[in-house]
Amino acid sequence: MSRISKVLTVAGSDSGGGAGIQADLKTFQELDVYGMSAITAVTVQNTLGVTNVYPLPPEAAAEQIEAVGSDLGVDALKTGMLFSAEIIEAVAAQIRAFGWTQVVVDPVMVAKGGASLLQPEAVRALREQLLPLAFIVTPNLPEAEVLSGLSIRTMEDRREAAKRICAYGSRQIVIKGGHDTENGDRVVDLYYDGSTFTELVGRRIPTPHTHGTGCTFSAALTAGLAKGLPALDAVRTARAFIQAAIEHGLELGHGHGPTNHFAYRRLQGVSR
Ligand SMILES: Nc1ncnc2c1ncn2[C@@H]1O[C@H](COP(=O)(O)OP(=O)(O)O)[C@@H](O)[C@H]1O
Ligand SMILES: Cc1ncc(COP(=O)(O)O)c(N)n1
Repeated sequence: MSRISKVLTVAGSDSGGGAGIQADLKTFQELDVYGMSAITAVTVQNTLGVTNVYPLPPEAAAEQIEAVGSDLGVDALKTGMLFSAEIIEAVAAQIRAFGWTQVVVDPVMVAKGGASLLQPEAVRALREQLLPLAFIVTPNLPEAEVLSGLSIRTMEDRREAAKRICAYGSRQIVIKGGHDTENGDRVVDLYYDGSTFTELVGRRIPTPHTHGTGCTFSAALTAGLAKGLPALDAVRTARAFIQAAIEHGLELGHGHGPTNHFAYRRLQGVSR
C-alpha cells in the first residue's frame, strides 16, 4: 500500500457520535486517511442537545498532540471544539513547536441546540493565537459575525467579514452558508484565498438532521489537504462529502440527527 496520509483532529468528544471527534474520525476513515485524535473536552450529548461539558486540563490536549506528533507524524490537522483560552493556548503552542502548516481551524462556538462549546472570553485567544496558524478557517455565519465583529446580511457583508477574519492571519477562509435561509433552495459557501472569492453553490436539503455538518465538512477538508489536494479542490471535495452525508441522513435519535458518513463513498462506488 502506498504511504497513507496521517490526520489529527483536536476537538471535543460527542457521545452521540454525530459531531466532534467521532464525526472527524468517521470522515477520515471514509476518505482513506489515517485518523488520530487529541480530545479537549467530553460533552454529554445526543441528538436532542448537550447536557454537560467536561473540559480536560490544557496539558491533556498538549500531551496527546505531543504523543502523536513525535511518533506517528501529522500531515494535516484540524481543530474543533477547544472550549477555553487555556486549551487554545496549549494547542497553538504545540502547532508552533511542530511547525505544522496544514492547519484547518473550525472555530466551533455553539452547538446547534444552543449550548456553548467555547467560553466567550476565549474568542480573543482564538483570533490572536490560533488564526495566525491557520491555513484555512471555516466559520459558519454566526461564528463569522463573532470573529469579524460585523453583522452579516448580504454576500457583500460576507466578503467583508472574510477579509477581516483573514487579517488575523489565516491564509484562506470558507464562510459556510448553512445558517443562511434567505437563499431559497440554494446553500452557498464563500471561499476566499486572500485575493479571489469563489462561491460554492449547492442544493439546500430541507432536513432538520444537520448535527455535525460543520465538523464533518472541516474533517473532509483536512483529509483532502493531507492527501495533497490544492486548497480549493479540497474545499470542493468536502462540499461533495457533506452534501451526500446530509442528503442521505440517518434519521437517528429524537432530535437533530447525524449525517451519513458512509454516503459519499457509497455514491462514488469506491471500493477498498
Ligand atoms: N440543509 C443543507 N443542505 C445542504 N448543505 C448544507 C445544509 N446545511 C448545511 N450545509 C452545508 O454543510 C456545511 C456546514 O455548514 P453550516 O451548517 O453552515 O456549518 P456548522 O455546522 O458549522 O453550523 C457547509 O458546507 C454547508 O453548505
Ligand atoms: C463535541 C462537539 N463539537 C462540535 C459540535 C458542533 O457541531 P456542528 O458541526 O453541528 O456545528 C458539537 N455539537 N459537539
